Amino acid sequence: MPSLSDQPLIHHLQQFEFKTLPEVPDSHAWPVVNDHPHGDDAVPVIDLACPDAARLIGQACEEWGAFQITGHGVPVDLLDRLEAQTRRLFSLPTGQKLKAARSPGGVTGYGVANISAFFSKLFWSEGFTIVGSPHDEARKLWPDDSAEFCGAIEEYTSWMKPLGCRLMLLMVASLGVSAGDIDWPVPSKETTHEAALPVIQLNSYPACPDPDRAMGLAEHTDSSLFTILYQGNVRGLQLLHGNHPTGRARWVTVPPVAGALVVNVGDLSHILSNGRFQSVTHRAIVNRTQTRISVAYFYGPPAHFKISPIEKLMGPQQGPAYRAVTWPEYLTLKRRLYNQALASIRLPTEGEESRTNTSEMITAAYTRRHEEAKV
Ligand SMILES: C=C1C[C@]23C[C@@]1(O)CC[C@H]2[C@@]12CCC[C@@](C)(C(=O)O1)[C@H]2[C@@H]3C(=O)O
Ligand SMILES: O=C(O)CCC(=O)C(=O)O
Ligand SMILES: [Fe+2]
Repeated sequence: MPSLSDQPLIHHLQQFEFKTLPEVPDSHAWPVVNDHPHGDDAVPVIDLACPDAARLIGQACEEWGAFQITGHGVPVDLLDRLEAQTRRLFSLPTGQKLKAARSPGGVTGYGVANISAFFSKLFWSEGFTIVGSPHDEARKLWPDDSAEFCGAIEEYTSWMKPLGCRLMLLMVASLGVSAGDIDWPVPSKETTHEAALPVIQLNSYPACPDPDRAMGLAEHTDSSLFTILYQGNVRGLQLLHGNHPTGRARWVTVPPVAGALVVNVGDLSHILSNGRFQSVTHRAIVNRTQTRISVAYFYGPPAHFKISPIEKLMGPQQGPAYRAVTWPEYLTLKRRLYNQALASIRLPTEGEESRTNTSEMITAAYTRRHEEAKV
C-alpha cells in the first residue's frame, strides 16, 4: 500500500476540468473498475415510523452495515435545494473553486478525498468539506452571494442533528442496551445540540466518457459512528456485501429511492458494538451521461469523547476487541493508515494473547539454548 509521503502534491492541487476531457487520461485510468460480480440482493429500506424500526435497524447494521431510511421527516423541498446548491457549487469555474482549495493536511474546503493519497490513480470526482459553519468557506467561493448556499447547508444540518440522535438511540436500543447503560452521551434533550461539530462532505462525480475505467471514490469505510447520505436520483453508490450464498463478497448498488436517505455504519459504531455492527465498505462509481452528486453527513461523538466497546456487550468469553479512541484520534489514524486503521487499535483476544506469550517463551528458550551451546 502506498504511503502518504510517497504521493506528489498534485493530489491536493490538481485541476478538475472533467467536462473538457474527451477521454479518461492515464492519470485517472484505473485497471478495471467493474470487476466484481454484482449482486441483486437489496440493502434494507426501513421506515422510521415503523414500530419495529429498532430491530430492523439492528439487523441491517449486523448484516449489511447499511440501510436506507424513509419516514425521516426531512422535507423534500429542502433536499431539492441542497442538491441545487451542491450542483451550483461544482458548476463554478475551476479557478473560483480553487479559491477555497483545501490546504495540504487541511480538512475544510475544495479538493479530493483524503484517501486519494493511497492510490496511484486519481478519482473522477471533486469534493467540498464543511466542518461546523459553512460561512467562511462559502465566502471564498461567492464573496457577495453565499446566503442561499449557507441557508441550505444550515437548514439541512438542523435536520441532521436530531435525526442523527434518533438513529443513534435506535441503534443502541437494537443492541439491547439502554442509553443510560453507556458512557456515550446518547444525546438527551439537554445535550442534543452540544454534540460534535457537524461534518458535511459534498461530492460531485461528473459524467465520464469511459465509466468502466474511472473510479468516482475508491472503496473505504467511513470513520464516523454512521454517515447519513443523500444521493439524489442518480445511481453510483455500491456496498460490498459479504453475506452471499457463494461466500464471496459482492458489490451491490444502492438504488436511489425517492426521498430516502442512506445510512452507512462507520468504524466507530463497529468499535462501540464490539464488532457486532459492520462498518460497510463502499465506493462510488460514475456513469457516461449524468453528473451525480451526493451529500454525506458524518455523525460522530464530541471531540473529547472516547469511544470504546460497550461494557454490557462483553461476557466472560468476550473481552473488548478494540481500545478506546476519540473521533479526532481515529481520523488521524485513518488518514495515516487508510484501511488498516481499525486493525491498528484491535486488542488481542485471550487466545491470541496466550499464543503471543507462548511464542515469546519459545523464542526466549531457543535463544537461551543457542547462547548456551555457543559457550
Ligand atoms: C470527518 C471526516 C470524515 C472523512 C474525513 C473528514 O475529516 C472529512 C471527509 C471525510 C471523507 C469523505 C470521503 C471518504 C473518507 C474516508 C475521506 O477520505 O474523506 C472520509 C473521511 C473518513 O470517514 O475518515
Ligand atoms: O457518493 C457516494 O455515494 C458516497 C460518498 C461517500 O462514501 C463519502 O462521502 O464518504
Ligand atoms: Fe464514505
